[in-house]
Amino acid sequence: MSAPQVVVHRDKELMAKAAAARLITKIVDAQAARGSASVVLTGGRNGNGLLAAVAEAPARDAVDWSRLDLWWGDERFAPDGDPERNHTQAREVLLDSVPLDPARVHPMPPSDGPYGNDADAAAEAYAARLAAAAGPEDHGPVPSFDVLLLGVGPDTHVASLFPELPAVREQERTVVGVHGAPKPPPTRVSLTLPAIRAAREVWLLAAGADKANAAAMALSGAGEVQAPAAGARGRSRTLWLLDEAAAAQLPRGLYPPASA
Ligand SMILES: O=C1O[C@H](COP(=O)(O)O)[C@@H](O)[C@H](O)[C@H]1O
Repeated sequence: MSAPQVVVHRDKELMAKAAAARLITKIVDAQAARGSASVVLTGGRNGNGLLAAVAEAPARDAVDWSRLDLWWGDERFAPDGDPERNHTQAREVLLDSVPLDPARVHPMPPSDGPYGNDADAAAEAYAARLAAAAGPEDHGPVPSFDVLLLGVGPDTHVASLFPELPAVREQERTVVGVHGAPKPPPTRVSLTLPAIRAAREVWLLAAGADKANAAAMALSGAGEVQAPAAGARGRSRTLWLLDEAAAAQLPRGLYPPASA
């Protein structure tokens, strides 16, 4: 697992644009090297800000959208099309405006889908879908995603792994149902830390003063049960993308002070 690297941008708008440029380049490079790319999307303000910046970037046309696999790191367990769903929000800001191959878009099941209102069954089905997509070159029952995006919550949650809840302690399963989440809605589906760590690169996004304490805690040696963001690491790279407000409480020396 890789050690975290920190990049700080002036504000959240610049952070979103720079992360979008980074993501486009990463997808284009992966497609050139292996023919296709895979990205795990996140919800939340920063995740949607990044997708909106991709939508506005002229370089988005350099991506072959038909050779991109999209997965989700977590989902709010709600009916298909519900405005709270991360899938619905991603469609609105980017996905409906690019020529994706629908067979390569893998949203987590909704609460009115084939598994009904059973978030645990939905999680099991998503784990099976991931396992079916993993090849012999992968390191277990999850594909080696090129980039896995994670918004960091003010309480240090990532995906739907909240501090101290059973999901963050899960070591065997790759996807779990989450019950009693402190942030609404209480029922969710989430990748677990072992699944997140299958990614080549994990990028954590945090902008705004309300994320400053979370970033400082996760980057200062907190345990992953108390601070789930601390346990989110990529095999090759773990990148924290922050704005100055979110970086305000980081220990000195954690990143070069003069980043753009
Ligand atoms: O509920 C969720 O929250 C996190 C962080 O959201 P933010 O609005 O504080 O940036 C998000 O990354 C996660 O996917 C989502 O379901």
